[in-house]
This record gives sequence, structure tokens and C-alpha cells, in this order.
Amino acid sequence: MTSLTITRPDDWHLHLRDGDMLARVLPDTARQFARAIVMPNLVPPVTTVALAGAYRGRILAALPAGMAFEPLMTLYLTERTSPQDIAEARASGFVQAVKWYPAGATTNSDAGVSDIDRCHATLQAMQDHDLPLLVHGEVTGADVDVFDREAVFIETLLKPLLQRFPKLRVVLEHITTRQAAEFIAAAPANVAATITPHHLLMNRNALFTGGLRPHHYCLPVLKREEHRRALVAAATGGSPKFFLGTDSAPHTRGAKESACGCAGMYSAHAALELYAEVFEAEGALDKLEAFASFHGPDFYRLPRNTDRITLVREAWTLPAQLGEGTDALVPLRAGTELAWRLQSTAG
Ligand SMILES: NC(=O)N[C@@H](CC(=O)O)C(=O)O
Ligand SMILES: [Zn+2]
Ligand SMILES: [Zn+2]
Repeated sequence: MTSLTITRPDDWHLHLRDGDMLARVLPDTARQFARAIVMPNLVPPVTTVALAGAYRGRILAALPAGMAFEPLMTLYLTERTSPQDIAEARASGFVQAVKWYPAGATTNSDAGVSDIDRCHATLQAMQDHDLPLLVHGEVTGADVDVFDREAVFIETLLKPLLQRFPKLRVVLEHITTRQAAEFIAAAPANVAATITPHHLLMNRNALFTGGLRPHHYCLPVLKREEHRRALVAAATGGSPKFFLGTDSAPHTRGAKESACGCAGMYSAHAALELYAEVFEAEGALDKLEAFASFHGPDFYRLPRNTDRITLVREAWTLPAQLGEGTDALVPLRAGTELAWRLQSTAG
């Protein structure tokens, strides 16, 4: 196959940041995706509809002229988020979901939830208003091995939550394990998952290839090859419960190449090309469109996009970095060759 034309996709898990970084990364996403679920882990976090509305305004203002893109906003769940906040979110028309960060689990999660039981009334309101809960599915604390945190989260926090709120729509974000893929596949239709390009392309060896590779550090951390295989099978298997979410999470080179480097990989610059590589290697390019463009809007009950994009099989080399100096972004697969290229839709 030399080209592939599909319905324009959406990104169901994205970090756009704010200010200068927002302006730098937004065009990479808007070039490919019609919409994205925008994560609320700013500093300070996006905890109210008013803050989400203001952030949405800054995103639209940062969009280059002539580019169409719709940010789908989320609220950052805290132990003080009220049922009233949920009613307002539902009524806003632009807040699509609420994000649960276990406190301390990942980047900018300190304001997150220490005890989910304290959110009972708010979760009840979400179920009643049919507002989806998005989950960073890892337990915290030094007593659980970092590679086991997702599997333990499913058993100790997610299963009990779904027992209490069986109709709540839940997306387990950026899944990384066989246990998560199996759990989602067996769960009812109101429970789904996003899968990133990096967890489909790499296993944990990529953290240590010839030395320590800080640009391959993200949370949940990369896992063993058997888990990557399970994710590839889930993504390419055609199930509507799995859909595209890049978790593109920009941090500057200075913040990544550090004695205590930040978690997160930047993949928005070539997200679709990276997914295409995975699906092609699996002989499943015919499944890419549903994963990238259908399953997400169907789950969120939003219309599918109607315009189309084309990928061509044309090798190109990614830049070694985007920008200069310690402020540069080192994109996923920096300096290496990609087989697929998104055809420019401008002009
Ligand atoms: N994935 C990451 O490693 N980092 C994300 C946070 C997150 O999605 O957990 C970030 O905001 O940098
Ligand atoms: Zn996360
Ligand atoms: Zn994320």
C-alpha cells in the first residue's frame, strides 16, 4: 500500500500546556486531529468550569489562522469538586469529562485525589449526568513496585469503583499492561481505554538502550514486551473499547535531561505516522481508521468527523529536536526515519 485515506482522527488524551509551550505544540496536533481531549493538569490545575472556559479560550487564541481544531475540555477532580461543579460542567457544553489523578501518581497530580471515597457524591453526580471519568490508573506509594502500579490499581481501586457506579462511563487512560487490556476487553461497554503510540512501539528496554534514555521515561512507565504485545493486539483487534490517545506530554530538554527528569514523551509532531507504523507491522492498516477516528467519538457520543486525511508511504527523517537549547523539545523517535508521512492538507 502506498497511501491511506481515512476519516480525520481525534486525539482522546492530550497535554497542550499553556503560554509559550501551548503555542509551540498546538499546530502539531491541529494539523492531524480535528479534536482532542485536553488534560487539565496545569499549574494550578483546571478545577472549575470557569477555569476550563478560560483555558479553552487561550487554546483557540493560540491556533494559527486557517487551522480548525476543537479542544474538548476536562476538569481536574479534587476532593473538593462538588456535585454542583458536575452539573455546571454538563451544562457548559464544552467540558466533556473529569480527570482522576491519584495524588502523587504523575506530573502535576499533587492536587489530585488521596482518598476516592471522599468523592462519592461527585462521582454519583457524574453517573447521573453521564459525564465520563478519565483515569490515570496507577496506585501511589513506595510500597508498590513501579511496574505493578497499574495492575494493582485495577484490582484495588478501579474494580470497586465500577461496582459502586456500574453505569459511570470510564476511560482508563494510556494503558500499559496485559492486565489492563484484558480487563477493558471483558468490561461492559461503558468502560474503555486509550492507547499511546509509545506504549505500542516500545518496551521497557527502550529506557536503557546503551545507557539511560530520559526521553523514553513517561508514566505509566514502559513495560515488558509481553505487555506491549497485548496492547498491540488490543489496538489492532477492532474492538470499539480501545481508541487513540497520544498522551503527548511536552517537557523541555532541560526538564527531561536532569538528575530528576520529568515524566512524559512528546509525540504530537508525528502521532498518526507512528500509529500507522504499528498497524502496518501488524498487517492491520485496515483497522487504523476505526481506532483513530470512530471508537473515540462513539464512546463520547460525539459525531464522527466527516473530512478525510491521507497518509503516504514516503520515508522522512524526524528532526533531532524542535527548537533550540535547553528549551527544545526532543520528539519521540527524534532523528530517526519514519515510513509514513501525513500529506499536507494546506493549499
Ligand atoms: N504521561 C506522562 O508521563 N506525563 C503526563 C501526565 C500523565 O498523563 O500522566 C504529563 O503531564 O507530563
Ligand atoms: Zn496519566
Ligand atoms: Zn497524560
